[in-house]
Amino acid sequence: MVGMTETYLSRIGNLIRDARRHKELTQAELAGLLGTSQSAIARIEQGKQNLSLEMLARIGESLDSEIVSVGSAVPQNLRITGGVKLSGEIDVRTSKNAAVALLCASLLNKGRTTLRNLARIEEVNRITEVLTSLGFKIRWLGESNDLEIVPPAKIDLAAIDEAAARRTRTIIMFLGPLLHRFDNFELPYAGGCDLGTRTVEPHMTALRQFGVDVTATHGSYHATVDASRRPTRPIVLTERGDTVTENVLLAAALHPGTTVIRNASSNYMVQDLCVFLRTLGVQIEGIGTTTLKVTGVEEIDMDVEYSPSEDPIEAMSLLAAGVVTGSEITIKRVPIEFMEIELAVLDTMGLQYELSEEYTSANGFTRLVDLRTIPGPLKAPLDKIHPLPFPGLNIDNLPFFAIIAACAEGSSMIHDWVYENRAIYLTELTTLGAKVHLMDPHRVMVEGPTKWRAGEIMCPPALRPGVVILLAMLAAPGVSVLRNVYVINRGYEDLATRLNNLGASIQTFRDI
Ligand SMILES: CC(=O)N[C@H]1[C@@H](OP(=O)(O)OP(=O)(O)OC[C@H]2O[C@@H](n3ccc(=O)[nH]c3=O)[C@H](O)[C@@H]2O)O[C@H](CO)[C@@H](O)[C@@H]1O
Ligand SMILES: C=C(OP(=O)(O)O)C(=O)O
Repeated sequence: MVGMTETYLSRIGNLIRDARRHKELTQAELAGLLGTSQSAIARIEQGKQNLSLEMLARIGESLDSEIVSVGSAVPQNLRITGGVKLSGEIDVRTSKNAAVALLCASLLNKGRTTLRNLARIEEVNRITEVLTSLGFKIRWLGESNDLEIVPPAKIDLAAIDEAAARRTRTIIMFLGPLLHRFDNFELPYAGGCDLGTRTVEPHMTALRQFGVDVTATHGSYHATVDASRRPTRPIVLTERGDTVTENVLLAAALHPGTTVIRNASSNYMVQDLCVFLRTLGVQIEGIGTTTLKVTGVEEIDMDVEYSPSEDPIEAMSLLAAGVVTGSEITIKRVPIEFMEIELAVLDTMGLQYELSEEYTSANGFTRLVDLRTIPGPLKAPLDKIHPLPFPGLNIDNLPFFAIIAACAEGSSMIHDWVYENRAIYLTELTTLGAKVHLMDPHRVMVEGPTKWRAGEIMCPPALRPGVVILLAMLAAPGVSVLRNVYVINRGYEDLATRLNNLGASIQTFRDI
């Protein structure tokens, strides 16, 4: 190993020396740019100095040369010193799931779309990459979290960044907007978290009424569109899914007639999308219900801004962080409508908390509160905990109940009927001392309370289970390591730093 590191360091040293000479800088001049000494540069170039990735990145910047690429190919890991109480306040960021819907909705607009206060997360990066490859001009406005999207005169689908597209499931929501632009097109298969098979059939069935026929071969969807076919009767969704509802909304937005969607999801991201579409001039009745009546427009060409609402799943994650570490923290900007059932279940488990008065999110629509956690003993609920489409306990919040159940006295049954694979990942918590028994692929029995212990775990390829493990590591005294956390970064902005601001001790590092 020592030998390998030496070779590696001297190879990097040579690269730095060559790049420096190419820029016609002396060692002293480069040292000046980096605020270090000439002798340090000499050691680096000889491969005799250990280098942090941050230093490498700074050297690369000074020399206008990426010495080593530290893109997503190099996994990011977290080292967590746990068993520390958290304190203070944290804001819930805006939601990943509204962000992806709004990014897809920007495909409808020929004008400029500015999305305010978007979470800077990998999922947003992937869709931004895809849109950029299609010809969109996209930029973050300065240091802010505001994203400006300017469409091209003509979308170049042949140039699509397939690698980025395949890393997200969201690509499926391009079908709704694109069916108005093309008679015939291809999209790469939807990817995303590995939660087992996730059907796209409901999307295909619903969009058929808009004249779309899709065949799937060789990793691509091939869509043909018969523009003379438009909905003549209500579109009844076969399941109350969030993205399928959004896909139909996106299709209906550019259909000048009226589309009725039945068994629509009324979940938070759908509500956000509806409010946004309204600002684009689309009429929508029934927001927050399971019947949406949409009257679209021929064309959308306006400069528009929108601020999506706060993420209820992040709110739940932060609440779980407070519970598992036995801490008093204040979680600000909690979208309360989408946490009520979760809190009602937690009430039965004996959770104590305080809620502030309500106030309104920047979208002018969603109701927010601040929530203060109050540490205390918890007990297992008498009934199983299971999710339902909204209004029900949110499907993505379910994994957080596993870790809260692990802190409670008694046995809790967690039933994840939705995903084929997700409950299985919860058994990773046993490495950290939890008693999690897999009854079948969908049900785990959790016995608490847990005496957490530190451990080293490869992050499961699924967002929420990944975060659940991270939170357990916060509770476990000692040093834990969570490897390859791309999936967490897919949905949470800078979670480590933000938890550190509450007193956690999480270091980010990479293996190279
Ligand atoms: C970008 C985005 O918004 N993603 C969310 C969205 O994904 P999305 O809308 O893509 O969810 P899926 O279509 O994959 O649905 C999730 C699973 O639930 C099943 N199902 C869903 C509804 C229903 O009434 N009956 C039923 O059986 C589906 O068959 C599937 O197995 O919804 C999921 C379920 O809330 C969330 O986990 C995702 O975070
Ligand atoms: C499953 C999730 O998201 P996605 O639909 O983006 O895979 C999630 O947010 O937990």
